[in-house]
Amino acid sequence: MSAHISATEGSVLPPPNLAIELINVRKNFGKTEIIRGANLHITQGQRHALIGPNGAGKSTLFNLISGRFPLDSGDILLNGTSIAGSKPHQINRRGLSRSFQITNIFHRLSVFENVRCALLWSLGYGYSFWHRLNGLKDVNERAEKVLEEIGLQARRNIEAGLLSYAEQRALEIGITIAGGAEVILLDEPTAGMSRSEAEAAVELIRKVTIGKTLLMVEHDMNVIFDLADRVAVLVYGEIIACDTPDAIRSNQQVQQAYLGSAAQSENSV
Ligand SMILES: Nc1ncnc2c1ncn2[C@@H]1O[C@H](COP(=O)(O)OP(=O)(O)OP(=O)(O)O)[C@@H](O)[C@H]1O
Repeated sequence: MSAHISATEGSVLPPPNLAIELINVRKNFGKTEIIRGANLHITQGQRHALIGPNGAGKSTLFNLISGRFPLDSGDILLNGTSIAGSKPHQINRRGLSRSFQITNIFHRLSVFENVRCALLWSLGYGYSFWHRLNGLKDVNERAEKVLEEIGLQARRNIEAGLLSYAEQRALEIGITIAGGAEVILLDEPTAGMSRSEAEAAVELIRKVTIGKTLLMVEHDMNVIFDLADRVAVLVYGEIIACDTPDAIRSNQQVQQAYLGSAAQSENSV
């Protein structure tokens, strides 16, 4: 990456430390191009929202970054090193963790066991091994700390399937952060929530991502303005803009891209 010239003539700033770099990323499903040369730079420690019309390719991009889908071409760097071709667990162990649009918890396990299971997976232990690890003190302590962070300590012993929807989403965030990843991907963390639930979720996400890098797919402008330092706009598989929330809201090209999206609600983009 090249150094860039600052506004003060003559002084050269060092390049920012990038947590995630997408370089001309392409992905086809069959003959259909879904991601069409996406480029994106996410600075370490920033919170980014990824927005775009339905079907723009947001989940696909998450699947590419987290290693669930292989790239067709281009490159993805995590903290400066290519992760193209790496498996999801390898990428996780290099410090990137993601949540899913559909909740990804084990409904029959207790809330505590869900967090502990995620923690052990991120440490490289299989589920069967985890059964024999009830006494693993550090892991249990870390799991308790995560429960405290997500406000579910009082619910630790109940089956996760019995939690309310908002609590399940909080547990999913706990599962995502359990391993201590520095780069967090959240897919629509406030989808389906009431306004007050979404506000609580924003506070939780803010708290658990302090000092970390966050990339989240989000539609709710209230959430985006509350939480995001930058907003990246994906339209037909290309990032057409990446800027502050204010700049994105007044960006003509972004506005045009959303015209005709009649299904979008008043508070959504
Ligand atoms: N595994 C797959 N096989 C074939 N096509 C797929 C696959 N996954 C996604 N697609 C297609 O890729 C396109 C982009 O889908 P994707 O889910 O990434 O969009 P999105 O921006 O996340 O949409 P939404 O906001 O509705 O969740 C869609 O046309 C979808 O049908």
